[in-house]
Amino acid sequence: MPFKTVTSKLAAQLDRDLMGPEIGFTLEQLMELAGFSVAQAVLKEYPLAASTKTQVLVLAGPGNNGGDGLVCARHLKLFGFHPVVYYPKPNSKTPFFSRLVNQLKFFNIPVLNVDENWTQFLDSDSTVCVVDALFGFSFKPPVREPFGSILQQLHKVQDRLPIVSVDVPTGWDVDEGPVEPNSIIPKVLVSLTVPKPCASKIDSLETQHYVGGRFVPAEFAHKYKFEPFPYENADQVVKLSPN
Ligand SMILES: NC(=O)C1=CN([C@@H]2O[C@H](COP(=O)(O)OP(=O)(O)OC[C@H]3O[C@@H](n4cnc5c(N)ncnc54)[C@H](O)[C@@H]3O)[C@@H](O)[C@H]2O)[C@@H](O)CC1
Ligand SMILES: [K+]
Repeated sequence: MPFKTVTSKLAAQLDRDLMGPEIGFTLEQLMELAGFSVAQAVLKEYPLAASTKTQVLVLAGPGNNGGDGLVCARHLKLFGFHPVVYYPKPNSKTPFFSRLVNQLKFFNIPVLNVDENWTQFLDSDSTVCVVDALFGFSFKPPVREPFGSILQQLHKVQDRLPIVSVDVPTGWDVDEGPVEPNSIIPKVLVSLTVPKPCASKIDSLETQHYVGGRFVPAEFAHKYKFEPFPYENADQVVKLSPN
């Protein structure tokens, strides 16, 4: 399905617009829907009935992309998966993020800190996939530590362990795509609200492309020059390619 994209700059403006005084969404609301949609994409790609594996490693970054990952982990648990979250640089700017972490503890979801051994979950036979919620549309290469090492580890395992990237494959330039050598190639990309330009660089033979974050009416989409996506029923994601 052909799709329009919005640049990183326009995506940030779209976000501000949604959360501005006129429309009035809160970040919490949008993040809940974003994380919920990513969990739905994981369930669609890796249905629980098709495998005995249930563990999902969620890598959460310091910004809002990471917040989507924290929410996603909670929904994955509700769906029947066993998520484990690696959160090396917790967001301390707003108390909302520590509340999301408390909710994970309430759900008995392990949250590993920077010093803990997260790579064991890359090697575990029980792991279904890795959710890459490290960076989204505000990422500016080159990547700083500890995230560079994390990406190297992901690159090493990506042929045997699928990566599900949230909004933007981490390490890719949001507008240009995979500009760094050894960029990760996700098996699934879940663009949020509307794909960013880097999504047009994915190879549909390698990467299943979904859009999620179902929170704008048609008029708003038209303002940002894209068509609303053909979500079915109560689905929070729609597959764009291959279809
Ligand atoms: N309207 C939408 O589509 C929504 C988007 N949300 C999510 O919010 C994301 C954007 O969130 P943010 O603006 O917080 O940004 P990101 O989460 O993309 O990243 C910002 C963080 O990354 C760090 N960073 C940037 N470049 C780096 C580098 N080279 N090395 C190491 N650290 C680096 C920054 O210091 C900052 O802490 C979207 O991609 C999406 O996942 C949702 O949470 C809410 C709704
Ligand atoms: K990401």
